[in-house]
Amino acid sequence: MSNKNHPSAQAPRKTMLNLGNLPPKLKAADMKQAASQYPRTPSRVNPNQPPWPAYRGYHEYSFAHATMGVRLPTILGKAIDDVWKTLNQEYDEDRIVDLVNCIHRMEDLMGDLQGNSKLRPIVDDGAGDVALWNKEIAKFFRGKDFMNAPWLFAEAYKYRRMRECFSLSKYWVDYDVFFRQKCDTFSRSSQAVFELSQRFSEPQKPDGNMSEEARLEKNKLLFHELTQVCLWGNSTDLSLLIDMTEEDIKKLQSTGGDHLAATEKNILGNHLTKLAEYVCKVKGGRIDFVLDNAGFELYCDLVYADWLIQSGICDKVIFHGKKIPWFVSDVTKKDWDWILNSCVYGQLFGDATDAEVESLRVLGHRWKQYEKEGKWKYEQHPFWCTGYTFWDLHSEAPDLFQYLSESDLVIFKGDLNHRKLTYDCHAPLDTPFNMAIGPLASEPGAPPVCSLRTIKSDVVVGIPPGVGDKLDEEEPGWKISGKYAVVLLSEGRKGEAPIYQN
Ligand SMILES: O=P(O)(O)OC[C@@]1(O)O[C@H](CO)[C@@H](O)[C@@H]1O
Repeated sequence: MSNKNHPSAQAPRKTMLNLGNLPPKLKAADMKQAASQYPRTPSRVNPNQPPWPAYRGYHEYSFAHATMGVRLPTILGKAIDDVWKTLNQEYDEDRIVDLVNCIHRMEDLMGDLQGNSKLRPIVDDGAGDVALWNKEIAKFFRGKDFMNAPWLFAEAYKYRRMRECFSLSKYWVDYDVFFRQKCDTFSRSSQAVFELSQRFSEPQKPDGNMSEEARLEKNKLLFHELTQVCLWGNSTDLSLLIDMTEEDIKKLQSTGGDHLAATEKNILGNHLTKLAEYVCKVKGGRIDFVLDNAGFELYCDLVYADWLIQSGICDKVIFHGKKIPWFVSDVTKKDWDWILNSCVYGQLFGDATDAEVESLRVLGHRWKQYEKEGKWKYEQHPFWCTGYTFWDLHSEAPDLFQYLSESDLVIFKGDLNHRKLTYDCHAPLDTPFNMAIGPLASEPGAPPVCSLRTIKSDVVVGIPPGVGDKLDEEEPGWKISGKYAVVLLSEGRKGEAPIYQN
C-alpha cells in the first residue's frame, strides 16, 4: 500500500485527491499467472469477463474507491447546492414545486450512493437511451451495487440517474447542474485563452515560395506543438479541481513553447512523431474529435481543429459531444453554443485589452462560419452517454461505428474516454495500445484512433517497460496527478468494409 504523505501524492494542483489507496505492485509470479489468463479475446469479453481484471469501487487500492466513496457524493452534494441556487431565483410556484421534486430525487440518489444500494433499472423517462441502459443492467449487473459493479459502469450509471432526476420533471428536463461551473473555468483562463487567440486569430496565408517538402516540415512542427496544447488542455478537469487557485490554473494552462518542450518528457507513451507523419500527409480529409471537457479544454480543441482546416489537412472536422450532462465537465450542445457565442459576443474577461478581445472575436466569427459552411459539425450520439465501453461500440452502436469508419482519424480526448477505450482494466502497463482497445483497432473498417489523455486514473497502457515501476517507487501518486500523459495511436483497418452481425 502506498504512502499518501509522499510528495508525489500531494498533487498540489488537485488538492481534493485522496491518494491513500493506490494499486499494489503485482509480484512477478502473479504477473505470469495473469498473463496466461489475459487478455480475453474480444468475442469472449463482456462486463463480467473483462479483457483484464476490471477496477471496482470496493478495490481500496484504486482511485475507483476514492471516487465512489468520496468524490461522487461530493459532486452530487454540490449539484444539489446548484439547484437550490436556481430555485432561490425562481418566482413561479409550479416551476418551484417541480424543481423541489428534482431535489428530492437527487437526495434519494444520494441515499442510494451512500448506502451502496443495488443498481435499479432507469425509469422510463421517454429518452432514447433507456432501453440500452436497462438491457445492460439486466444482462450483466442484476443484483450488483455501486461498489461491486465495475467502476466505469457504476460511475456512468450515477450520471444517468442524475439525469433522471430532471428528465422526470415538467419544466426542468434540460437543466444542467454543472453549467455554471463549466462557464467559470473558461472565464478563469484568460491568460492562456488570449495567448492562443493572439497567435491564431490571423488566418494562415499560404506561402507560394515554399516547397512542398518545406511546407510539410513546417506543418509537422506546428502539429507537434498544437497537439500538446490540445493534450494538456485536458489537465484542467472540473471534477478534480475544486480547490485550485488562479495561479495553479495558469501554471497548468501555460501554452508557451519552453513549457511544452519540458512537458513532452511527461508523455510516457508517445506516438506524437508517428501521428504527425500520418496526419500531415492527409489532404482535405476528415478528423473526428470525441470531446471531453467544456470550457478551456474545448477552446484548445477548437484552436487545434481550426489549424487542421486552415492547413488544408482537413476540410471537415466532426465534434462528438454528450447528449446529457456527464462526468461534471463534459461538453454538451449547450456548452458548444456557449463557447462559440461567448467568443463573439461575451465580456468574460474584465481586464482584457481591446486587442485581446478582438482576437477572440475574430476566432469566434471564423468558427461560427465553419459551422455554417458544414466544415465543422457537432454530433451527439446517445452511445457516448451509456455505461458501455468502446469495445462494444461496434456491436452496440453499429451506425456510429460505420460513421467513424469514414474518418481519417478519430481523436479521443481525456481520461474517461481512455478508460472506455481500454475497458478500464488492470492491463499490464506496457500492453500495446492497439491490443488494449480491442475491436476498435481490430475490426475491419476500424478508423485510425488516437488517445490524447493526461493520466488521472488507474488504467495505464502503452508505456515502455520499467517506466511505471520506477514511477511507482518515486512518485506513488503518478497515476492520478494529471502530471503525466499519453499520446497513443492505433492505425486501425481503414478502407476495409465493416462487418456487422445480423
Ligand atoms: O475525462 P477527464 O475529464 O479527463 O477526467 C475525468 C476524471 O476526472 O473523472 C473520472 C473519474 O470520476 C476519471 O476518469 C478522471 O479522473
